Amino acid sequence: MLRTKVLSLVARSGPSRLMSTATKLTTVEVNDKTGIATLTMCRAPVNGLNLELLKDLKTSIDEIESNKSRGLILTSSNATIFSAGLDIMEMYNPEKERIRAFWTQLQEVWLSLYGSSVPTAAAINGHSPAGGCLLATSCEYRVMLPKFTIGLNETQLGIVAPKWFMSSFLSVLPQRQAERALNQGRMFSTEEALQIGLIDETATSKEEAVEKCAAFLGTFARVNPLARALTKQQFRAADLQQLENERKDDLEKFLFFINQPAVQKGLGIYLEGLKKKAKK
Ligand SMILES: CCCCC/C=C\CCCC/C=C/C(=O)SCCNC(=O)CCNC(=O)[C@H](O)C(C)(C)COP(=O)(O)OP(=O)(O)OC[C@H]1O[C@@H](n2cnc3c(N)ncnc32)[C@H](O)[C@@H]1OP(=O)(O)O
Repeated sequence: MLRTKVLSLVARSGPSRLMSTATKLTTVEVNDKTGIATLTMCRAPVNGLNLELLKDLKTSIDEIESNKSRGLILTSSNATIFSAGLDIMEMYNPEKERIRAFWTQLQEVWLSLYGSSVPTAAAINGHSPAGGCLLATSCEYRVMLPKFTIGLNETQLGIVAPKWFMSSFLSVLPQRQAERALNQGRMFSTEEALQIGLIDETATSKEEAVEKCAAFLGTFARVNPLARALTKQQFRAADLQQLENERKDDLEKFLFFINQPAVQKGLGIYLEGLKKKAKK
């Protein structure tokens, strides 16, 4: 795939610049006035995190990081889904080399987003299960639209959220609530998520959610950027270092677990249920 790390200006609309690295599954728009970059996931139909979307996310996060943007807002081009989480097709009857690349890329995205020196916020404009929730909780602030759901539902699929998924979740929720929610595979409605503190605010439209995220990011305008970045880094360093130290082990554990016949069977049943529901 043709990909360049050099930022290229491909369009202008109002005070924003649309930047692209010739990727198709994400766009990055930088507001000239605020310096805040909006990173939008746009993989139809549900922003399932497959290898290609993960690669584009990583490239876009790196762009925003190296472009010294004032902040990063993560959102979706889909009107009802932020991200359906990991693309289950990547894990069901997987191809040997591709699934290794897939998991490695997911690790990369998490390390870049959770460890970003740029302040981050998620405008959650739709459902956000599992991997979608991972992305949202890797950001520092969350604004969500009503009537959607968010949570780590892995146990409902017969799979297990790895330690670093828990780290992001635990950076937002107290241990007791995080543990219970994960064990139950609980999905929270927007209202429940607000009550428990899994999200910070609600908004009635995507535009309002993005504005509220921008207002949060604006609170850092008068804070020394290096002091802020180093402070954030200190809070997150142990979690990041743990995955860095265990990356190979984490990959092997994932491969072992996902290739278990019982896990494959469970994923097959879950996928079938999703497809049946979609046809109704
Ligand atoms: C101790 C050792 C640990 C080792 C690690 C072990 C295991 C690894 C764990 C990895 C962690 C996993 C994280 C994940 O993210 S797993 C994915 C979880 N995601 C879900 O459960 C979401 C499932 N989807 C939904 O609930 C809904 O689709 C929705 C997102 C709420 C959207 O609903 P709606 O708008 O009604 O859309 P449809 O349901 O009709 O879906 C449209 C089509 O998209 C397909 N789809 C949906 N989600 C996924 C997905 N995640 N992956 C692949 N495909 C998906 C759906 O089947 C429809 O397809 P069709 O049009 O072809 O029928």
